[in-house]
Amino acid sequence: MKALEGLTVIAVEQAVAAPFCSARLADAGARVVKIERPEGDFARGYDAVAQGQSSYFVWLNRGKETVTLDLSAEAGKAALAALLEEADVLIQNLKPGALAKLGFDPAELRKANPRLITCSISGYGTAGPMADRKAYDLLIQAESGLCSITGGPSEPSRVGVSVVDIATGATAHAAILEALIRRGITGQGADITVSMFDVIAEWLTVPLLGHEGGQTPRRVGLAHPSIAPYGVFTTQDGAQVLISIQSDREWRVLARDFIGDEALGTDPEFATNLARVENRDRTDARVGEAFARLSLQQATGALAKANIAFATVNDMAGLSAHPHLRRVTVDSPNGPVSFPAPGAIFDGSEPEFGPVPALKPL
Ligand SMILES: CC(C)(COP(=O)(O)OP(=O)(O)OC[C@H]1O[C@@H](n2cnc3c(N)ncnc32)[C@H](O)[C@@H]1OP(=O)(O)O)[C@@H](O)C(=O)NCCC(=O)NCCSC(=O)C(=O)O
Repeated sequence: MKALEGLTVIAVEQAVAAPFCSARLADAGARVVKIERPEGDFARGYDAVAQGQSSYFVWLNRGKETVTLDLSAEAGKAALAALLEEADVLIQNLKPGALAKLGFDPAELRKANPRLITCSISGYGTAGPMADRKAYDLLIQAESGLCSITGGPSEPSRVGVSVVDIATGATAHAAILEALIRRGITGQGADITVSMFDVIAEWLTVPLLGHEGGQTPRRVGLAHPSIAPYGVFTTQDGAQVLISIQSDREWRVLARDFIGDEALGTDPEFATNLARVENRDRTDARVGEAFARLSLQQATGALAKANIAFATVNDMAGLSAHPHLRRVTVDSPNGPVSFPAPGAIFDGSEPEFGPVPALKPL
Protein backbone atom coordinates (compact mmCIF):
# COMPACT_ATOMS: atom_id res chain seq x y z
CA MET A 1 0.00 0.00 0.00
CA LYS A 2 1.20 3.52 -0.78
CA ALA A 3 1.12 6.09 2.03
CA LEU A 4 -1.14 8.67 0.36
CA GLU A 5 -3.68 6.40 -1.32
CA GLY A 6 -7.18 7.87 -1.04
CA LEU A 7 -5.97 11.49 -0.80
CA THR A 8 -6.72 14.07 -3.49
CA VAL A 9 -4.28 16.86 -4.31
CA ILE A 10 -5.21 19.79 -6.55
CA ALA A 11 -2.14 21.39 -8.12
CA VAL A 12 -2.55 24.81 -9.72
CA GLU A 13 1.03 24.77 -10.80
CA GLN A 14 3.63 25.42 -13.41
CA ALA A 15 7.34 25.07 -14.15
CA VAL A 16 9.38 23.18 -11.54
CA ALA A 17 8.93 24.08 -7.87
CA ALA A 18 5.32 23.04 -7.20
CA PRO A 19 5.35 20.22 -9.79
CA PHE A 20 8.36 18.66 -8.03
CA CYS A 21 6.34 18.59 -4.80
CA SER A 22 3.12 17.23 -6.31
CA ALA A 23 5.04 14.60 -8.28
CA ARG A 24 6.33 13.23 -4.96
CA LEU A 25 2.74 13.20 -3.61
CA ALA A 26 1.61 11.31 -6.73
CA ASP A 27 4.50 8.87 -6.33
CA ALA A 28 3.19 8.18 -2.81
CA GLY A 29 -0.23 7.25 -4.16
CA ALA A 30 -2.23 10.50 -3.96
CA ARG A 31 -4.61 11.36 -6.80
CA VAL A 32 -3.03 14.56 -8.13
CA VAL A 33 -5.16 16.70 -10.43
CA LYS A 34 -3.00 19.30 -12.16
CA ILE A 35 -4.81 22.42 -13.35
CA GLU A 36 -3.19 23.89 -16.43
CA ARG A 37 -4.02 27.18 -18.10
CA PRO A 38 -5.64 26.68 -21.53
CA GLU A 39 -2.30 26.85 -23.36
CA GLY A 40 -0.76 24.38 -20.88
CA ASP A 41 2.03 24.57 -18.31
CA PHE A 42 4.81 26.53 -20.00
CA ALA A 43 7.25 23.80 -18.87
CA ARG A 44 5.75 21.67 -21.67
CA GLY A 45 7.78 23.87 -24.02
CA TYR A 46 11.15 24.01 -22.21
CA ASP A 47 12.80 21.49 -24.58
CA ALA A 48 11.86 18.49 -26.72
CA VAL A 49 14.46 15.89 -25.80
CA ALA A 50 12.28 13.24 -24.13
CA GLN A 51 10.53 11.46 -27.04
CA GLY A 52 9.88 14.90 -28.50
CA GLN A 53 8.51 16.19 -25.17
CA SER A 54 9.94 18.44 -22.48
CA SER A 55 12.36 16.65 -20.16
CA TYR A 56 11.19 18.85 -17.29
CA PHE A 57 7.52 18.15 -17.93
CA VAL A 58 7.94 14.40 -18.29
CA TRP A 59 10.09 14.15 -15.16
CA LEU A 60 7.86 16.31 -12.97
CA ASN A 61 4.36 15.29 -14.05
CA ARG A 62 4.36 11.51 -14.09
CA GLY A 63 1.45 9.96 -12.28
CA LYS A 64 -0.76 13.08 -12.39
CA GLU A 65 -4.13 13.70 -14.02
CA THR A 66 -4.41 17.02 -15.78
CA VAL A 67 -7.17 19.29 -16.94
CA THR A 68 -6.97 22.72 -18.56
CA LEU A 69 -9.22 25.29 -16.94
CA ASP A 70 -9.67 28.94 -17.81
CA LEU A 71 -9.91 30.26 -14.27
CA SER A 72 -10.95 33.69 -15.46
CA ALA A 73 -14.22 32.18 -16.79
CA GLU A 74 -17.15 31.11 -14.60
CA ALA A 75 -17.10 27.50 -15.87
CA GLY A 76 -13.41 27.14 -15.00
CA LYS A 77 -13.88 28.67 -11.55
CA ALA A 78 -16.87 26.39 -10.85
CA ALA A 79 -14.89 23.31 -11.88
CA LEU A 80 -11.97 24.21 -9.59
CA ALA A 81 -14.32 25.08 -6.71
CA ALA A 82 -15.99 21.67 -7.02
CA LEU A 83 -12.62 19.91 -6.98
CA LEU A 84 -11.49 21.86 -3.91
CA GLU A 85 -14.61 21.02 -1.89
CA GLU A 86 -13.52 17.39 -1.83
CA ALA A 87 -9.74 17.88 -1.89
CA ASP A 88 -7.23 17.17 0.86
CA VAL A 89 -4.41 19.41 -0.43
CA LEU A 90 -4.13 22.44 -2.70
CA ILE A 91 -0.64 23.29 -3.89
CA GLN A 92 -0.11 26.33 -6.07
CA ASN A 93 2.69 28.48 -7.45
CA LEU A 94 0.98 31.20 -9.45
CA LYS A 95 2.40 34.69 -9.11
CA PRO A 96 1.85 36.13 -5.62
CA GLY A 97 -1.82 36.93 -4.96
CA ALA A 98 -3.02 35.65 -8.36
CA LEU A 99 -5.00 32.67 -7.08
CA ALA A 100 -6.76 34.73 -4.39
CA LYS A 101 -7.57 37.34 -7.07
CA LEU A 102 -9.22 34.57 -9.09
CA GLY A 103 -11.44 33.85 -6.07
CA PHE A 104 -9.48 31.07 -4.35
CA ASP A 105 -8.15 32.56 -1.15
CA PRO A 106 -6.79 29.75 1.09
CA ALA A 107 -8.50 30.98 4.27
CA GLU A 108 -11.86 31.25 2.47
CA LEU A 109 -11.44 27.80 0.96
CA ARG A 110 -10.92 26.33 4.43
CA LYS A 111 -14.23 27.79 5.60
CA ALA A 112 -15.94 25.44 3.12
CA ASN A 113 -13.47 22.58 3.65
CA PRO A 114 -11.79 22.85 7.09
CA ARG A 115 -9.59 19.80 6.46
CA LEU A 116 -8.01 21.41 3.38
CA ILE A 117 -4.21 21.87 3.51
CA THR A 118 -3.11 24.71 1.26
CA CYS A 119 0.50 25.26 0.21
CA SER A 120 1.50 28.38 -1.70
CA ILE A 121 4.94 28.71 -3.23
CA SER A 122 6.30 32.18 -3.99
CA GLY A 123 9.59 33.86 -4.74
CA TYR A 124 9.85 36.00 -1.60
CA GLY A 125 7.00 35.08 0.79
CA THR A 126 3.91 36.96 1.83
CA ALA A 127 5.36 40.14 3.37
CA GLY A 128 8.26 42.49 2.77
CA PRO A 129 9.27 44.83 -0.03
CA MET A 130 9.72 42.12 -2.67
CA ALA A 131 6.70 39.95 -1.85
CA ASP A 132 4.97 40.83 -5.13
CA ARG A 133 7.89 39.92 -7.36
CA LYS A 134 7.70 37.07 -9.81
CA ALA A 135 10.57 34.62 -9.44
CA TYR A 136 12.41 31.95 -11.36
CA ASP A 137 15.17 29.64 -10.22
CA LEU A 138 18.23 31.47 -11.54
CA LEU A 139 16.88 34.82 -10.37
CA ILE A 140 16.78 33.51 -6.79
CA GLN A 141 20.16 31.80 -7.20
CA ALA A 142 21.54 35.25 -8.05
CA GLU A 143 19.51 37.32 -5.57
CA SER A 144 20.37 35.04 -2.64
CA GLY A 145 24.12 35.11 -3.30
CA LEU A 146 24.29 31.42 -4.23
CA CYS A 147 25.92 32.25 -7.58
CA SER A 148 28.56 34.37 -5.84
CA ILE A 149 30.00 31.28 -4.13
CA THR A 150 29.61 28.94 -7.12
CA GLY A 151 32.09 28.37 -9.94
CA GLY A 152 35.75 29.15 -10.41
CA PRO A 153 37.65 32.26 -9.24
CA SER A 154 37.08 34.25 -12.42
CA GLU A 155 33.28 34.55 -12.40
CA PRO A 156 30.17 33.53 -10.49
CA SER A 157 28.09 30.71 -11.90
CA ARG A 158 24.64 29.16 -11.93
CA VAL A 159 24.37 25.86 -10.09
CA GLY A 160 23.91 23.49 -13.03
CA VAL A 161 20.38 22.32 -12.18
CA SER A 162 17.37 24.25 -10.87
CA VAL A 163 18.46 23.69 -7.31
CA VAL A 164 16.27 26.44 -5.81
CA ASP A 165 13.14 25.07 -7.45
CA ILE A 166 13.95 21.53 -6.40
CA ALA A 167 14.83 22.54 -2.83
CA THR A 168 11.61 24.54 -2.63
CA GLY A 169 9.52 21.67 -3.95
CA ALA A 170 11.15 19.27 -1.50
CA THR A 171 10.51 21.69 1.37
CA ALA A 172 6.86 22.04 0.37
CA HIS A 173 6.58 18.25 0.13
CA ALA A 174 7.89 17.73 3.67
CA ALA A 175 5.66 20.52 5.03
CA ILE A 176 2.54 19.01 3.44
CA LEU A 177 3.35 15.61 4.92
CA GLU A 178 3.76 17.26 8.36
CA ALA A 179 0.40 18.98 7.91
CA LEU A 180 -1.22 15.67 6.95
CA ILE A 181 0.16 14.03 10.10
CA ARG A 182 -1.14 16.91 12.22
CA ARG A 183 -4.50 16.77 10.47
CA GLY A 184 -4.72 13.10 11.36
CA ILE A 185 -4.63 14.17 15.03
CA THR A 186 -6.60 17.44 14.99
CA GLY A 187 -8.82 17.05 11.94
CA GLN A 188 -7.80 20.57 10.88
CA GLY A 189 -6.19 21.65 7.62
CA ALA A 190 -3.27 24.09 7.46
CA ASP A 191 -2.01 27.11 5.59
CA ILE A 192 1.57 26.61 4.40
CA THR A 193 3.64 29.23 2.62
CA VAL A 194 7.06 28.42 1.20
CA SER A 195 9.32 31.03 -0.35
CA MET A 196 12.12 30.13 -2.75
CA PHE A 197 14.32 32.83 -1.20
CA ASP A 198 13.78 31.51 2.35
CA VAL A 199 14.55 27.95 1.32
CA ILE A 200 17.86 28.73 -0.35
CA ALA A 201 18.83 31.36 2.25
CA GLU A 202 18.66 28.61 4.89
CA TRP A 203 20.80 26.36 2.70
CA LEU A 204 23.34 29.20 2.57
CA THR A 205 23.81 29.25 6.36
CA VAL A 206 27.42 28.02 6.32
CA PRO A 207 28.78 30.60 3.81
CA LEU A 208 26.66 33.32 5.42
CA LEU A 209 28.06 32.60 8.89
CA GLY A 210 31.52 32.46 7.29
CA HIS A 211 31.00 35.93 5.85
CA GLU A 212 29.61 37.32 9.11
CA GLY A 213 32.50 35.69 10.99
CA GLY A 214 35.06 37.46 8.81
CA GLN A 215 35.69 34.70 6.23
CA THR A 216 33.72 35.46 3.09
CA PRO A 217 33.89 32.25 1.04
CA ARG A 218 36.05 32.27 -2.10
CA ARG A 219 34.99 30.56 -5.33
CA VAL A 220 37.35 27.62 -5.68
CA GLY A 221 35.81 25.63 -8.54
CA LEU A 222 36.14 21.88 -8.05
CA ALA A 223 37.54 22.21 -4.56
CA HIS A 224 36.26 22.92 -1.07
CA PRO A 225 36.69 26.44 0.33
CA SER A 226 37.41 25.37 3.92
CA ILE A 227 38.81 21.83 3.72
CA ALA A 228 42.12 20.64 2.19
CA PRO A 229 43.09 18.51 0.43
CA TYR A 230 39.61 18.29 -1.10
CA GLY A 231 39.70 18.63 -4.86
CA VAL A 232 40.76 17.25 -8.21
CA PHE A 233 44.11 15.68 -9.02
CA THR A 234 45.42 14.29 -12.32
CA THR A 235 46.88 10.81 -12.68
CA GLN A 236 49.85 9.81 -14.86
CA ASP A 237 47.42 8.70 -17.61
CA GLY A 238 45.51 11.99 -17.48
CA ALA A 239 42.41 10.93 -15.51
CA GLN A 240 40.88 13.26 -12.95
CA VAL A 241 40.25 11.99 -9.44
CA LEU A 242 38.66 13.88 -6.55
CA ILE A 243 39.71 13.10 -3.02
CA SER A 244 38.31 14.33 0.26
CA ILE A 245 40.39 14.45 3.42
CA GLN A 246 38.06 15.49 6.23
CA SER A 247 40.15 14.81 9.33
CA ASP A 248 43.75 15.07 10.45
CA ARG A 249 43.72 11.31 11.02
CA GLU A 250 42.88 10.77 7.34
CA TRP A 251 45.65 13.19 6.37
CA ARG A 252 48.20 11.14 8.31
CA VAL A 253 47.02 8.00 6.50
CA LEU A 254 47.20 9.77 3.11
CA ALA A 255 50.72 11.01 3.86
CA ARG A 256 51.97 7.59 4.94
CA ASP A 257 50.13 5.22 2.60
CA PHE A 258 49.50 7.28 -0.54
CA ILE A 259 52.15 10.00 -0.66
CA GLY A 260 54.73 7.75 1.01
CA ASP A 261 56.00 10.42 3.43
CA GLU A 262 54.93 9.60 6.98
CA ALA A 263 56.64 12.70 8.44
CA LEU A 264 54.40 14.94 6.30
CA GLY A 265 51.42 13.68 8.32
CA THR A 266 52.68 15.31 11.50
CA ASP A 267 54.59 18.26 10.00
CA PRO A 268 53.03 21.32 11.75
CA GLU A 269 52.69 23.10 8.40
CA PHE A 270 50.30 20.38 7.22
CA ALA A 271 49.13 18.48 10.29
CA THR A 272 45.79 20.27 10.81
CA ASN A 273 43.07 21.21 8.38
CA LEU A 274 43.54 24.90 9.23
CA ALA A 275 47.25 24.61 8.39
CA ARG A 276 46.55 22.72 5.15
CA VAL A 277 43.98 25.32 4.04
CA GLU A 278 46.48 28.05 4.88
CA ASN A 279 49.12 26.18 2.82
CA ARG A 280 46.67 24.91 0.21
CA ASP A 281 49.01 25.31 -2.78
CA ARG A 282 51.82 23.38 -1.14
CA THR A 283 49.42 20.75 0.22
CA ASP A 284 47.89 20.20 -3.21
CA ALA A 285 51.34 20.09 -4.78
CA ARG A 286 52.42 17.23 -2.50
CA VAL A 287 49.25 15.28 -3.20
CA GLY A 288 49.47 16.10 -6.93
CA GLU A 289 53.04 14.68 -7.13
CA ALA A 290 51.81 11.37 -5.75
CA PHE A 291 48.93 11.21 -8.26
CA ALA A 292 51.26 12.06 -11.15
CA ARG A 293 53.31 8.91 -10.43
CA LEU A 294 50.28 6.58 -10.67
CA SER A 295 47.86 5.42 -13.34
CA LEU A 296 44.13 5.82 -12.65
CA GLN A 297 43.89 2.16 -11.73
CA GLN A 298 46.92 2.33 -9.41
CA ALA A 299 45.72 5.56 -7.79
CA THR A 300 42.17 4.38 -7.10
CA GLY A 301 43.50 1.03 -5.91
CA ALA A 302 45.86 2.76 -3.47
CA LEU A 303 43.16 5.12 -2.25
CA ALA A 304 40.71 2.28 -1.69
CA LYS A 305 43.39 0.30 0.20
CA ALA A 306 44.10 3.33 2.40
CA ASN A 307 40.34 3.85 2.97
CA ILE A 308 40.46 7.38 1.52
CA ALA A 309 37.20 8.70 0.00
CA PHE A 310 37.49 9.42 -3.73
CA ALA A 311 35.43 9.83 -6.88
CA THR A 312 36.01 10.20 -10.58
CA VAL A 313 34.87 13.35 -12.39
CA ASN A 314 32.04 12.39 -14.75
CA ASP A 315 29.86 14.15 -17.28
CA MET A 316 26.33 13.19 -18.35
CA ALA A 317 27.69 10.36 -20.49
CA GLY A 318 29.29 9.05 -17.32
CA LEU A 319 26.03 9.32 -15.38
CA SER A 320 24.07 7.70 -18.19
CA ALA A 321 26.37 4.66 -18.14
CA HIS A 322 26.98 4.68 -14.37
CA PRO A 323 26.65 1.28 -12.69
CA HIS A 324 24.84 2.90 -9.76
CA LEU A 325 22.22 4.79 -11.77
CA ARG A 326 18.76 3.47 -10.82
CA ARG A 327 16.10 4.28 -13.38
CA VAL A 328 12.34 4.39 -13.49
CA THR A 329 10.43 4.15 -16.77
CA VAL A 330 7.14 5.97 -17.25
CA ASP A 331 4.65 6.03 -20.12
CA SER A 332 4.10 9.35 -21.84
CA PRO A 333 1.95 10.45 -24.78
CA ASN A 334 4.89 9.85 -27.15
CA GLY A 335 6.07 6.58 -25.60
CA PRO A 336 8.11 5.38 -22.61
CA VAL A 337 10.75 7.63 -21.03
CA SER A 338 13.37 6.43 -18.56
CA PHE A 339 14.97 8.75 -16.00
CA PRO A 340 16.67 8.53 -12.60
CA ALA A 341 14.53 7.06 -9.83
CA PRO A 342 13.98 9.10 -6.63
CA GLY A 343 16.44 8.39 -3.86
CA ALA A 344 14.19 6.83 -1.22
CA ILE A 345 13.59 3.10 -1.61
CA PHE A 346 10.61 1.71 0.31
CA ASP A 347 10.90 -1.86 1.64
CA GLY A 348 13.55 -2.65 -0.95
CA SER A 349 11.14 -2.23 -3.90
CA GLU A 350 11.91 -0.10 -6.93
CA PRO A 351 9.19 2.52 -7.59
CA GLU A 352 6.56 2.34 -10.32
CA PHE A 353 4.99 5.59 -11.43
CA GLY A 354 1.89 6.45 -13.44
CA PRO A 355 2.01 7.95 -16.93
CA VAL A 356 2.69 11.54 -17.99
CA PRO A 357 -0.57 13.25 -18.97
CA ALA A 358 -1.31 14.80 -22.37
CA LEU A 359 -2.81 18.30 -22.37
CA LYS A 360 -6.54 17.79 -21.78
CA PRO A 361 -9.30 20.39 -22.09
CA LEU A 362 -12.21 20.26 -19.61
C1 LIG B 1 6.33 31.39 -12.24
C2 LIG B 1 5.87 32.84 -12.38
C3 LIG B 1 7.08 33.75 -12.50
C4 LIG B 1 5.04 32.92 -13.68
O1 LIG B 1 4.42 34.15 -13.77
P1 LIG B 1 3.29 34.42 -14.87
O2 LIG B 1 3.73 33.95 -16.18
O3 LIG B 1 2.98 35.88 -14.76
O4 LIG B 1 2.07 33.49 -14.57
P2 LIG B 1 0.99 33.33 -13.40
O5 LIG B 1 0.22 32.18 -13.76
O6 LIG B 1 1.60 33.28 -12.09
O7 LIG B 1 0.07 34.61 -13.47
C5 LIG B 1 -0.22 35.32 -14.67
C6 LIG B 1 -1.71 35.51 -14.84
O8 LIG B 1 -2.25 34.29 -15.33
C7 LIG B 1 -3.43 34.00 -14.61
N1 LIG B 1 -3.69 32.58 -14.67
C8 LIG B 1 -2.91 31.59 -14.21
N2 LIG B 1 -3.48 30.41 -14.45
C9 LIG B 1 -4.63 30.65 -15.07
C10 LIG B 1 -5.67 29.86 -15.57
N3 LIG B 1 -5.64 28.53 -15.48
N4 LIG B 1 -6.73 30.45 -16.15
C11 LIG B 1 -6.77 31.79 -16.25
N5 LIG B 1 -5.82 32.61 -15.79
C12 LIG B 1 -4.77 32.05 -15.21
C13 LIG B 1 -3.13 34.52 -13.24
O9 LIG B 1 -4.32 34.70 -12.54
C14 LIG B 1 -2.47 35.84 -13.57
O10 LIG B 1 -3.43 36.81 -13.88
P3 LIG B 1 -3.25 38.35 -13.51
O11 LIG B 1 -3.13 38.42 -12.03
O12 LIG B 1 -4.50 38.97 -14.06
O13 LIG B 1 -2.00 38.77 -14.22
C15 LIG B 1 5.01 33.27 -11.20
O14 LIG B 1 3.87 32.44 -11.18
C16 LIG B 1 5.70 33.17 -9.87
O15 LIG B 1 6.50 34.01 -9.46
N6 LIG B 1 5.37 32.12 -9.10
C17 LIG B 1 5.87 31.92 -7.72
C18 LIG B 1 7.32 31.45 -7.70
C19 LIG B 1 7.52 30.22 -8.55
O16 LIG B 1 6.99 29.18 -8.28
N7 LIG B 1 8.35 30.37 -9.60
C20 LIG B 1 8.61 29.29 -10.58
C21 LIG B 1 9.45 28.21 -10.01
S1 LIG B 1 9.96 27.15 -11.24
C22 LIG B 1 11.26 27.99 -11.97
O17 LIG B 1 11.74 28.86 -11.44
C23 LIG B 1 11.92 27.66 -13.18
O18 LIG B 1 11.46 26.79 -13.90
O19 LIG B 1 12.95 28.28 -13.42
